[in-house]
Amino acid sequence: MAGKPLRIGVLALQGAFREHCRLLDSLGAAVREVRLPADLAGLNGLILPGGESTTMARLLSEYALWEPIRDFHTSGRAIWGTCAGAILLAREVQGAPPQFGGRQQSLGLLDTTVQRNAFGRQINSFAAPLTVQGLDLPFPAVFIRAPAFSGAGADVTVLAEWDGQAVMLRQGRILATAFHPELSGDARIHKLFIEMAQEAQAANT
Ligand SMILES: NC(=O)CC[C@H](N)C(=O)O
Repeated sequence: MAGKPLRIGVLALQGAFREHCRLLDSLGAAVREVRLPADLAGLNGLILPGGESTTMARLLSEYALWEPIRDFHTSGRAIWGTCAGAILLAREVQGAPPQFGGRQQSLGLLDTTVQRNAFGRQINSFAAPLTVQGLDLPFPAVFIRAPAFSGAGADVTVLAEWDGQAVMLRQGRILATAFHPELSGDARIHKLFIEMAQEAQAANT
């Protein structure tokens, strides 16, 4: 293993970034809150947290972060989007608010279509024992106005489904969860992401 410590960034413009930071810290990773393009330097992985994807998209424009995050991916480093963060990663976003003319800007790095608020209005939030490929026991998944993925491309693996809809995807060094693993007190998916970031670190040194 490389001698350098693993360093993970968490986009800290809006949403549930502190919970991710705390969990990563408890796992021994060096953590940095990312607000500006310069904050991406030297990171092995980046988490885009849950929150409100339309607000985060506006702030990504304001802080000129769209291209630097795309470059971060192109350079082989790991990215994980949770909920709103996963919406930001997708190639196509459905269900954008009418004031956006039904269109919402995204990074377009994950070859899938994401449907915002896919689990209905009346059930805004629920927890479910989710069967996740690669985990031996179900994961306690917290869904908050969660999206779902459809039409995953050939390079995309569906790692979990709920109610017939894909809710966890992996495409190379991109991970996407429609739910919030940072809120369940179960660190297994954070450990998986740390492994992805370690692979990126090993490949880049
Ligand atoms: N918990 C969440 O991140 C919700 C995402 C929200 N529905 C959105 O579209 O941005």
